Amino acid sequence: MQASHLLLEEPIRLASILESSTPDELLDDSQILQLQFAFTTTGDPLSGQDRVDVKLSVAPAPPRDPSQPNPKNAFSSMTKIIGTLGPSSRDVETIEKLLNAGMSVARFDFSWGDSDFHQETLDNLKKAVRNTRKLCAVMFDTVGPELQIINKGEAPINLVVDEFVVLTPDATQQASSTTLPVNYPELASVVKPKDTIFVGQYLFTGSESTSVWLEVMEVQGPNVKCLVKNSATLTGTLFTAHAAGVPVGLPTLSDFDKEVISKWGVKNSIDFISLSYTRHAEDVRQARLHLSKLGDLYQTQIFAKIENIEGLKHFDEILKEADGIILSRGNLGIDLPPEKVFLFQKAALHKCNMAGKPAIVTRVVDSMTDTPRPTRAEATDVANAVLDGADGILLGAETLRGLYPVETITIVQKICAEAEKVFNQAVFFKKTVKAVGEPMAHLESIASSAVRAGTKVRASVIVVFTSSGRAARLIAKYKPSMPVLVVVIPKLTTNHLRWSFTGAFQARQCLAVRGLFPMLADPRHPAESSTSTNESILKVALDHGKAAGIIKAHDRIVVCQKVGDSSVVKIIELDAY
Ligand SMILES: Nc1ncnc2c1ncn2[C@@H]1O[C@H](COP(=O)(O)OP(=O)(O)OP(=O)(O)O)[C@@H](O)[C@H]1O
Ligand SMILES: CC(=O)C(=O)O
Ligand SMILES: [K+]
Ligand SMILES: [Mg+2]
Repeated sequence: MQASHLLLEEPIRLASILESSTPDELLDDSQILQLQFAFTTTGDPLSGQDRVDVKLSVAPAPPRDPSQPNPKNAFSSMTKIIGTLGPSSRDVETIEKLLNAGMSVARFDFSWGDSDFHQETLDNLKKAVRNTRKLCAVMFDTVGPELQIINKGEAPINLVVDEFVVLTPDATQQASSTTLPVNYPELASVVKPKDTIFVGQYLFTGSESTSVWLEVMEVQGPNVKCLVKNSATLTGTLFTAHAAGVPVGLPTLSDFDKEVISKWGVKNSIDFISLSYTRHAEDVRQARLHLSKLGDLYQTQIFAKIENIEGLKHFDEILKEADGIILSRGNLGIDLPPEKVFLFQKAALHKCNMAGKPAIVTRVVDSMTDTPRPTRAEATDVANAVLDGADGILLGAETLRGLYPVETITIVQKICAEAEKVFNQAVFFKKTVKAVGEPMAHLESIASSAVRAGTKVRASVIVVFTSSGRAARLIAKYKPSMPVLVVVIPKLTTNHLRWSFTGAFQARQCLAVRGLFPMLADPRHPAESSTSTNESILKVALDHGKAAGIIKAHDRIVVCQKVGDSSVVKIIELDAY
């Protein structure tokens, strides 16, 4: 395809101009199609009767300074990085650094902090996105049935090995080295002597001296008397507790969570819910029902967090209902014997991969909370998660309260990129095709063909057009070794109350899927687009790829799009330019 064949100044016909759900912060000239519009309109734009003439012009790619390294940053690892934002990572400058280092999803964990606190952080994130022109999705993490101990006094609590401590549901009691008030009145009725209860600083990092193992000695009415198994000092205002293998009879989506989602979630168009302690498929269905009543949030994706044995037991049914899975190894590591954790990880990632649903792994470089480098074991673990098929890595304490949030993202990103180089795509592709079997659904056959063609012709990128994101996810399922530029074309929808465009959620949701790099076309561009419009858009996408340094002269590009009624895969070869 010659660049000169592309229509840069072609007037295109647009159906309507509407209120748009596209936040400014999505319009990013490094990741979003650069469309500059000059338009005129008359009449009722909703009717679709009146046409708007729009001139599409493409901003030229900035000239590259050869002394500077390739601006490949946005594409330097295919694996996605989710950072939990908090005290160490909430000013604009730090968030800008996190985005530049490769964070593509920001997680807001409501186990800690109130709506105002998180709102301030999110407002800063928006500024940082605007300044860096890097796209970032928002993940809301629920509290769910988490056992919490509030340390109102805030003084550090020393627990000494072989001494006793009582867990009590009496919230009026101060936390101390002999008493810990826990938020679950039924605890005494679900635990029994010899059970293990783990208590740690919020987002505990495992082996630190700030968490403690307790053994249940005796149930005393509503209280649970425990033996302290290791000396530790609990610091902070909030500790989380986990009773190993004990079913907790609290709802997965608490009233508090529902309230926050209805207000904070709606206000901020949350892209993902990270559903803590998902134990049954029904938990996901309930969350979905709640979202369906909340305006735009019917588009919010639900990532089920698997963090205990119950969730693990029902993994297959949960995977069917959820949009993605988070393997919450922090809590799960307490429920499972250590020697079983890797098995769970491999099996769960395999299942997610075969289902074509994103899988996120947590708790990878805990030691980076306090040190600028990971341990060898942690570094190897990150690489192994990539080789096992993870789509993303979720950082907790490291970015939330750690001393090195930026270094953490930088190093994790580098390890992922290195592991991707040796990921055996050919074997993975065959395995996936075999698992799907025949006959294959049409779109899946097109998607896998796109990946196959991309490999065979050594394409530098795959470009896919989509509205729902479905075609992009199907391509990602085959884990192509080249980046996938996802051109999200907004669609006009109505819920009988108002008209709006889809597209913004769908574009941002690609940011949790390995290999996908979304771009959002201007919502004024119609989904029912003509071939010539698509050519123009493709040209913009390719220019973007060139500017980002992932597409060069003479490269081959695979394009997946609809021509007329049929989905097609085409291979284009670029001329010198
Ligand atoms: N606006 C578009 N222009 C050209 N091709 C498109 C467009 N949107 C989707 N496609 C192509 O249509 C096929 C179906 O993809 P996908 O299901 O992701 O799209 P969609 O618009 O969400 O579809 P649907 O409305 O059928 O769910 C894929 O081959 C995809 O590349
Ligand atoms: C992130 C989290 O909740 C866990 O790893 O348990
Ligand atoms: K949480
Ligand atoms: Mg957890």
